[in-house]
Amino acid sequence: MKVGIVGANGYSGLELIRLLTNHPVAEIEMLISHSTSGQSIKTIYPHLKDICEMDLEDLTIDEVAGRVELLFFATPSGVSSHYIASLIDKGIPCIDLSGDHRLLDPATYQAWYHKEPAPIKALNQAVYGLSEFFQTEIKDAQLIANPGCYPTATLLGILPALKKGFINKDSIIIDAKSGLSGAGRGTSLMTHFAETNDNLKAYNLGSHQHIPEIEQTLKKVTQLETRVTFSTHLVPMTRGIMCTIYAKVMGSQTTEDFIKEYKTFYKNSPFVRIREAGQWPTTKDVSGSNYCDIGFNVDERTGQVTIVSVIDNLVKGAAGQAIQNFNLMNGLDQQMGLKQVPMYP
Ligand SMILES: NC(=O)C1=CN([C@@H]2O[C@H](COP(=O)(O)OP(=O)(O)OC[C@H]3O[C@@H](n4cnc5c(N)ncnc54)[C@H](OP(=O)(O)O)[C@@H]3O)[C@@H](O)[C@H]2O)C=CC1
Ligand SMILES: CC(=O)N[C@@H](CCC(=O)OP(=O)(O)O)C(=O)O
Repeated sequence: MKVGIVGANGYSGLELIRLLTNHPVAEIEMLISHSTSGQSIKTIYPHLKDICEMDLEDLTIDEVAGRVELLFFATPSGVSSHYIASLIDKGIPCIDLSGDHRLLDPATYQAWYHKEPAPIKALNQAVYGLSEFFQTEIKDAQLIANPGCYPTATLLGILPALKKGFINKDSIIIDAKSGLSGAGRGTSLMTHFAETNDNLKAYNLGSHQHIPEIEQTLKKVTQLETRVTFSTHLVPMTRGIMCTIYAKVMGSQTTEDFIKEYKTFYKNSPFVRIREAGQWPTTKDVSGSNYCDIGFNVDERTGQVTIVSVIDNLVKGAAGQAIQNFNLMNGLDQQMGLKQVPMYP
């Protein structure tokens, strides 16, 4: 099945190339770039020599519609919204890795992203691609709004406990940390080596665009209206996200109760791995893979639970989950092309 990647020279696009190269069904037909069309991808990324040497091309709707059967968008917010409605009209399903189609309410998008929202028709067609929760809708979708990296780790970590009534909905605090590839390939003072190496930075406290995405999905799955405290930090490493989630336990549930509940909840979810008591996951445990590893500790002195959820931001947080959704949309095994063993150490 022929696919194209818009934003192929960025980090998430590059991760799509890495994973799709070994996918048994998907075949990369077009690599699309805004600023580097005409160049070979191997000129930009020499590590792709003899693996993928295609030239980058411009994005032209008619050309794309004639050549590919599905298009991935790995572009910054504010780009895919200009193209996707026309592509869907031409019968080309799209998987959007950006935030443009995740928020149902256009005014909420405008308020948190400070950009023009996507057309309402496209927003109404979009299915939120948190693969473990919305498989029925994903199977029939023409447009997938692939979740943000932080929301993926956060939601997989919180949802079973909130759904089961194990935690108080008004007590949720998410302490989130990301490696620098989460900010994309572009250079900035924020991600400059001398500013980030040997340093820890909090950023966008109270204003991060993933806050409404997390609250919208908590509501969709549990019907509960929540307000979460969500704090993002930059960590001087390349890949990985750790969300350390704190909440008040509702009853007398123990660490073992959480572990048992989550193991049952995710028993048919091959990419979610639940840790035993006293074993908390690290970002290296999932690096380069599509796994989300989750560990727990209930502090009986304070009545608080700590949930630690880790993913690789570029795999389960972006390209890997996009391919998991591609598999589901096409009736394939959700693990197809995604059985990479994590890279450790
Ligand atoms: N990095 C991560 O861990 C994650 C990223 N995402 C989301 O995925 C998307 C891509 O992120 P990431 O790969 O990190 O970003 P990068 O900055 O590394 O890459 C962005 C890509 O978008 C292209 N692009 C930029 N402006 C335009 C434009 N106006 N029109 C067409 N193409 C454009 C760039 O190509 P060109 O040089 O041709 O302009 C580049 O290939 C973003 O929406 C991001 O939020 C989601 C989850 C995780
Ligand atoms: C480290 C870092 O900067 N991470 C990015 C997350 C990228 C992402 O997933 O954002 P979208 O919702 O726009 O797709 C951030 O905090 O904005």
